[in-house]
This record gives sequence, structure tokens and C-alpha cells, in this order.
Amino acid sequence: MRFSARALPCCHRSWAHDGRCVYLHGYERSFELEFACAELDPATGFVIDFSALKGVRARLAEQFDHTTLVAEDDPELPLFRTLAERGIVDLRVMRHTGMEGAAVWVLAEASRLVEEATGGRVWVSRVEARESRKNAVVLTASPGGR
Ligand SMILES: Nc1nc2c(c(=O)[nH]1)N=C([C@H](O)[C@H](O)COP(=O)(O)OP(=O)(O)OP(=O)(O)O)CN2
Repeated sequence: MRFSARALPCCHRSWAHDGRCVYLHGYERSFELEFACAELDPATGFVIDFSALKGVRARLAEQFDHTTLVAEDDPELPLFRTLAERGIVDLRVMRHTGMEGAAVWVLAEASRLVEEATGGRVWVSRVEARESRKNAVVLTASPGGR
């Protein structure tokens, strides 16, 4: 089963990059997720009810809609915290801010929510994190999120 969340505008920088990605830059990020199960819901025959994915959509929007993503080890994190306190950025601190980091974050969060919703029957089997027509990262996972 497939689900997508599109056009979430956010900005980030990759502080350790040796090129221009060290500067704040932004995209409309999009995410496509696939869900798998060993057994369909016996009552409905669904993998998972589409409406049960509203929580995943909301979580993605909370993280990536009009936010500024900063790495937890960014040396300028205190400055970004000051900007957040002053209402200039809506800060989200992540392990890694690029598309691999986004894919890992989405896999972990969506897996947690879907596991809660289905008692572990359903898992996230694939995440595509896209920042532009050109650039995307794909992460695949087995039951248990690995
Ligand atoms: N594997 C990854 N590589 C890069 C990432 C990433 O998240 N994962 N991110 C960046 C930059 O932050 C940026 O998002 C893309 O950089 P850009 O220089 O625009 O990339 P392109 O080469 O596609 O752009 P051109 O304008 O065609 O040079 C970089 N790499």
C-alpha cells in the first residue's frame, strides 16, 4: 500500500558539507511511503485504513512544513535556538538534515505510528524522500524497521 505527502516547504543546511550546501537552502520536500503486512486486517481486508494514516501525515507536516532543520551537532545550533526563541525560524533538530537523514527520520516515526495503530501487524517497507525532481533517497525496510 502506498501513501504520499507532498510539497512540504522547509529549509536546512549541511554544516559539514564542503560546498554550498553549508548555506541555508530550501525545497518542497515530498515523501512516499509503502506499507506491508503478512496478513490483511481480517475484518476489512485492508493493509491499513487510509484514514489511519492521518497521524503520519500530520507528523510529517509538523516536522517539514515551514520549518528549519538543523543538525544536532551543528556548531551554530545555539544561534538557531536564539532565532527560534525570537520567532524567526520554526526549528527542528535532527541527527542529519539531508535527504538520507529525512528518510531515516520518516521511517522511524511512521513505523512507530503504524505499529501503534495496528499492533505491529503492518510495517513501513519503503520510504522515498524527495527534495526536487532530480534528487531523492530511497530507504527500504523489513519488519521491525530495519
Ligand atoms: N546524498 C546526498 N547528497 C546531497 C544532499 C543530500 O541530502 N544527500 N544534499 C545536498 C544539498 O543539500 C542540496 O540539497 C542539493 O545540492 P545541489 O548542489 O543543488 O545538488 P545538485 O547537484 O543536484 O544541483 P545542481 O544545481 O545541478 O548542481 C547535496 N548533496
